[in-house]
Amino acid sequence: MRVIAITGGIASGKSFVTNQIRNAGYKVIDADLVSRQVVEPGTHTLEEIKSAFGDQIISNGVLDRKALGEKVFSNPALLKELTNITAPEIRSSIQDSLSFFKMKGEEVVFCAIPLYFEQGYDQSGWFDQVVVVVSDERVQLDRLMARDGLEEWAAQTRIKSQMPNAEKKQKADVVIENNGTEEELQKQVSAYLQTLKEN
Ligand SMILES: CC(C)(COP(=O)(O)OP(=O)(O)OC[C@H]1O[C@@H](n2cnc3c(N)ncnc32)[C@H](O)[C@@H]1O)[C@@H](O)C(=O)NCCC(=O)NCCS
Ligand SMILES: Nc1ncnc2c1ncn2[C@@H]1O[C@H](COP(=O)(O)OP(=O)(O)OP(=O)(O)O)[C@@H](O)[C@H]1O
Repeated sequence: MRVIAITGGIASGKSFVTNQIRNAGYKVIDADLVSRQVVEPGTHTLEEIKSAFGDQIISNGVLDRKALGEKVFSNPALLKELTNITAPEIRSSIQDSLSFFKMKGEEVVFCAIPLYFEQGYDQSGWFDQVVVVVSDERVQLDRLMARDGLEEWAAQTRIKSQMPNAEKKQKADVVIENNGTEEELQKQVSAYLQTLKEN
């Protein structure tokens, strides 16, 4: 089974790319989705988060992601504390999904992991290729502010909590530049999928 990682900075266009790949018929494991599953009500991860961050980040028994995001993205120490709680759970769920798809005989599986490099997935030995989706800093900032309704300083803080795009590009096997229209992005992804079929 070939396992391909898709990563890139916040609001770089990973979701758009992974949706297209899923629509093309490939299996996609989505770490952002997994990060929601591991904190569902009743999980010990949610209990750990509650102990660390207080009751205010729980609303009707459910994690208030907006409130927690506001706390952690403005404080690197708290972000680290949260990541230390969630990362092992996310990692083991991804590993289970990969084993499942391998057992099912899938030939190619994609895995969208925002923190692929930051969390050391590049050292895991699980991946055959890494695709990095990037956009120029201004484009990334504008898209993030528009999508999440953030002020510029808050969007900057989120971007700065991750490895710089330039460094990610250097480590990539395939780079998808997303500075143009959605149509242009779609064409690049189609061209990439074509090369995958041929190799
Ligand atoms: C802080 C939380 C509650 C904010 O939730 P929210 O729904 O607003 O955002 P969402 O989860 O959709 O993430 C949006 C983007 O933020 C960035 N991001 C998320 N977590 C982190 C982190 N720990 N460090 C840096 N960037 C992060 C990623 O680019 C991600 O794609 C949430 O992101 C979270 O629980 N993060 C910790 C889990 C984690 O490490 N996720 C990344 C999986 S590799
Ligand atoms: N080529 C494009 N043209 C216009 N808007 C775009 C383009 N690509 C992405 N966007 C918009 O930019 C925002 C970020 O894109 P998307 O949500 O796909 O990024 P992401 O990398 O999945 O984000 P995150 O890291 O937060 O999960 C979205 O609002 C999306 O609609």
